[in-house]
Amino acid sequence: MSDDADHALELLDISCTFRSKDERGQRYTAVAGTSLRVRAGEFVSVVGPTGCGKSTLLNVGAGLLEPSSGTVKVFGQPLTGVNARAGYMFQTEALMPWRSALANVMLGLQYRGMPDDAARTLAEQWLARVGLGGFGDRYPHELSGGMRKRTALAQVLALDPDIILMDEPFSALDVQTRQLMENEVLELWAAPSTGRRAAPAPVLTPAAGGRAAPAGQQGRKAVLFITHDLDEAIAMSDRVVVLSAGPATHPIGEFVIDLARPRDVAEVRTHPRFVELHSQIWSVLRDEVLKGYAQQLKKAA
Ligand SMILES: Nc1ncnc2c1ncn2[C@@H]1O[C@H](COP(=O)(O)OP(=O)(O)OP(=O)(O)O)[C@@H](O)[C@H]1O
Repeated sequence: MSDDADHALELLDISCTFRSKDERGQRYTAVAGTSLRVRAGEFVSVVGPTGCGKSTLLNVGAGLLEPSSGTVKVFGQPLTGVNARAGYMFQTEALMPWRSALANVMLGLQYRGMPDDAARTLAEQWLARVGLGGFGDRYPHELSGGMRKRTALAQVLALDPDIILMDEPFSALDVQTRQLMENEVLELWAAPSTGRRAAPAPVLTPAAGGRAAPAGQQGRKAVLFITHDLDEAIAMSDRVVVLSAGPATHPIGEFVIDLARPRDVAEVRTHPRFVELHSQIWSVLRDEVLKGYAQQLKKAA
């Protein structure tokens, strides 16, 4: 296998320039000369100040936004159009309010041509796996915020993507629900890939706390996770990439998170190595956050 193909996703020398929202006729370079690689099975988080260009980079990786310059490769192949090997989980709700939880999870499978009966069976299995067995007939407005996130997670995982792109998926949740969801994501990520037709296992319960045995690197999905929250990034990831404040955002630091797995996201925060990594990363991030904040204030003035 070539070195390129060991990487699930490669953003190579990416720049993104937009028509400025603030100054008519001006261009705004959000991202400049950014390279970011995620190996197959690797969990990488990207942190950076508000408005620096995190979502822009994720959209480029998803094939939803064409960069002004640079190349995107997926398993070594140049990406053209939408990234069909990736599933995408947004910050905002993406469930269709007029469809039940089950029908929402079935939708992507049906769209890919799976017969209704098979799609229903697989969607039911995935809802059970994210702790929503028996809730399939509920509509989004009948579910709590955490349950809606679980539904969205089932929706993405049912498609069995090789790459998962997550843009602050849990930022709207309360702290406790958020930590449960983070542990569940880690547990699902660590479990061996079951393939689209196999019965998913194990069943998750929110109380389980994400302590499943690790499955090894093989079969794991590559994850690119965008967050504002440094604690969340360290607790979940194999590697954390720090972006500079905009304009012309680019990586200014990269940290390997050598904390043992499986991890409980709440417990790991008290580990001395976590505290050490937090302090190292924060020393790089702090000034950028202050710059980003000053820019926000200037825009608001
Ligand atoms: N389509 C667009 N047209 C013009 N400007 C854009 C466009 N998309 C993004 N931008 C600008 O690019 C910059 C980066 O935006 P982006 O949403 O990627 O940042 P972010 O780091 O994800 O933000 P946040 O932390 O608030 O989620 C911002 O200044 C934004 O206003």
